[in-house]
Amino acid sequence: MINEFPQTLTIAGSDCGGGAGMQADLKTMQMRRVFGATVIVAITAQNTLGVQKAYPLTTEQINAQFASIADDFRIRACKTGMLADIPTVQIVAENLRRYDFGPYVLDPVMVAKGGAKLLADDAIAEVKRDLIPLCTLITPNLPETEKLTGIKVEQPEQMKEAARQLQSMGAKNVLVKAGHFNDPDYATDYVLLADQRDFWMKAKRVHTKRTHGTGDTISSCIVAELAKGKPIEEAIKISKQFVTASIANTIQIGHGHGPLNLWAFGGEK
Ligand SMILES: Nc1ncnc2c1ncn2[C@@H]1O[C@H](COP(=O)(O)OP(=O)(O)OP(=O)(O)O)[C@@H](O)[C@H]1O
Ligand SMILES: Cc1ncc(CO)c(N)n1
Repeated sequence: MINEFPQTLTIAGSDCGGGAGMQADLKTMQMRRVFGATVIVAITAQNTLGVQKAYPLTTEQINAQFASIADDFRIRACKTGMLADIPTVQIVAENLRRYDFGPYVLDPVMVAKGGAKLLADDAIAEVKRDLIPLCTLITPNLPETEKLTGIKVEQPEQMKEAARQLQSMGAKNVLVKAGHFNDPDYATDYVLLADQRDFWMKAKRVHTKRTHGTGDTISSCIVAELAKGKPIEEAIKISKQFVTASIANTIQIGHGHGPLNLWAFGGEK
């Protein structure tokens, strides 16, 4: 039957270096055996050393891509990544309200590993108002958590407090990622589900600077699992294992924050 195969959509920026952004999303989706489509909202000239240039696309260019996807595919789960600026956040929110793309994972990307801004500061309020109430799951890292909630996260207890606040802002489920936490031994993420159950996901911290695209990878893996019909708790747990294996089994590409080894965890038939 047409459109029976699980299809996913990433609405994100392009990383020509292939390690983050929509490229990391597509590669992860491919590994998890779902079909990946893209709405590109910005093009970056980027490598493992940093972001050299960023060019947002126009509202018209973004709208045209959404219409093409909606006219032909049956998207079962989607995500947003880099959203650049206020007009982009607004047009993406409008399209997410217009079309049903299934569960929506909001990765509130703000700053690249090298320090480049991928979201204008004045667009953060827009993300809070327009996108958080639409999302099934939000997946902020610690600096993003602090910007969205105003809570300074120095202790695990503050990750919980921030997650509760993100829920009160409209996010149904919350995954607070701990890549930036100052624990030298473990990377321990916190999950608060819509039904108020919560849990920690602990993995050995890998001492490497080859962590370009970790956030994109975990969120797109969750999207893939949701598209296949996995319950959200299971989707999040598998994705933590997927990203941990991808970080732990380094591949030597580029001179800086190198990309992950997305083959490491393996796919699924
Ligand atoms: N050095 C590490 N060792 C093990 N796990 C890590 C490491 N760094 C990050 N992680 C894990 O990777 C996932 C992504 O978290 P992180 O906080 O790095 O996201 P991010 O900052 O949004 O990433 P990016 O901006 O590069 O896409 C989380 O599950 C986190 O615990
Ligand atoms: C385009 C793009 N999206 C997201 C990130 C964050 O990993 C990045 N570095 N580049």
